[in-house]
Amino acid sequence: MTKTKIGIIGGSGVYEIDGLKNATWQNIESPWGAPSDHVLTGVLDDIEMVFLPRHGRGHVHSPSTVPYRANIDVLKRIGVTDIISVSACGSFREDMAPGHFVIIDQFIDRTIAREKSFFGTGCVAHVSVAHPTCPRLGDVCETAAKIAGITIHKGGTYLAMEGPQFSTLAESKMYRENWGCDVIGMTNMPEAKLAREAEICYASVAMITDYDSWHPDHGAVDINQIITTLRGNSENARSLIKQLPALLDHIRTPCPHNCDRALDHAIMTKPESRDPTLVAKLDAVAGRVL
Ligand SMILES: CSC[C@H]1O[C@H](OP(=O)(O)O)[C@H](O)[C@@H]1O
Ligand SMILES: Nc1ncnc2[nH]cnc12
Repeated sequence: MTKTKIGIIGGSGVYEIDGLKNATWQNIESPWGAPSDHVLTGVLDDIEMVFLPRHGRGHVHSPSTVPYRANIDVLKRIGVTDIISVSACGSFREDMAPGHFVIIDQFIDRTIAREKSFFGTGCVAHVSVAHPTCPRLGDVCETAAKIAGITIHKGGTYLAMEGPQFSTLAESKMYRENWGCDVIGMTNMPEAKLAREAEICYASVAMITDYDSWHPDHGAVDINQIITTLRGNSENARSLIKQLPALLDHIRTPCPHNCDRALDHAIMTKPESRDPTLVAKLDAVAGRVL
């Protein structure tokens, strides 16, 4: 019997969550290095919650230097079954306006300077990310957002860029007009891929702060305007989180989309050819199949 334990990864503007019983900041060590920060653990209406600020309290890590592997590893290590990522993003669609939230279901990964896998030389694995987010968890987030009175769009493609600079006008137009992307951000990749490797259900709630640079009436991205919109979005994210416990099963049933069995048949390296040092580091992430 596995208890549901929700991990919240808070993006820009979301550095803590409130209402947790027995709230404690805990230092969890990882063989993948130091995570972004300590994790805030506690109980929200009988559901165990673990919160991790993606950029660290005080916003220390840039999108390229967020320790994505350590973050996912510590969440797995502490028993998180489902991760909800809340992230700021720009919009490529008129009808997805600043202040609206989007439940992401696809990504285009344009990041280039990040470690993207727990696996590698000495233990090679290939998981599917054809459907990189968990529909069951996404449905829960959608319902929670509706109850909280947030304008929510179900389904959207998130362009993950390296940053930290925002896009050029030509890039913004290409992502929107030629690639059919809906929103843009800098952090959900490789986070979603790593969650899949760690067999944790992952849902992404993208909170729109701006229209990137394509919109003729809005001009270039303005960080001051983003920060103002972020404040309201952050309040809404907290309201959404408060609705979650009532919508979740306390005892976890297997994911109907197989997120929690992603490593079945994924590891290619024969047991006798595996690197013991790497295998040891994979104890939390892949212990189920190693
Ligand atoms: C504050 S604007 C740019 C910054 O915000 C987003 O971060 P996160 O995804 O962690 O909310 C975006 O990806 C950029 O890192
Ligand atoms: N326009 C944008 N591009 C990339 N990341 C963002 N985060 C918030 N707005 C963004």
